Amino acid sequence: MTNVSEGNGEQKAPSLYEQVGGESAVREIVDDFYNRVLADDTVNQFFAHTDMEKQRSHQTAFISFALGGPKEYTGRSMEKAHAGLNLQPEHFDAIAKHLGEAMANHGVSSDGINQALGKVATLKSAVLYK
Ligand code: HEM
Repeated sequence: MTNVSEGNGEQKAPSLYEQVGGESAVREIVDDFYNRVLADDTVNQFFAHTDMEKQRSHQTAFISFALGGPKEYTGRSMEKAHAGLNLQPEHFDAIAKHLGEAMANHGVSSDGINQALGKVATLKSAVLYK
């Protein structure tokens, strides 16, 4: 198993994705996150040559992974997707901050935000310094 979503073998408490309000809520969080990332000079230069469609797919993959949503990402590995960017911890932290703020802005609880940021942190070593 190499995909980034978790198995869902048994019935359990609603996922963060469901708690947040499902697809339409996630779309709004993605839009908000996207605007924050592109307005931030710490990180927006990385996306300067990325087309809009890829940027959206990046933001959506990021949020879906963080929330444990149903969309499985089937693209390049995290290492390959970020190869040549030489991302540093400050870039990662900026992206995580925007995610937290976009979620807070859409009424996600601080527990929910911590859960999402914890999940994102598990990919840190896969994306940094590549
Ligand atoms: C948990 C952390 C992250 C996840 C899950 C993630 C996810 C992804 C995915 C799925 C892609 C491929 C998108 C595609 O090819 O359509 C990608 C590419 C990319 N990511 Fe991330 N990313 C993370 C962190 C970051 C950070 C911290 C930055 C920089 C600030 C960043 C910048 C980029 C850039 C510039 C691309 C290349 C887009 C292109 O091909 O032009 N990512 N990321």
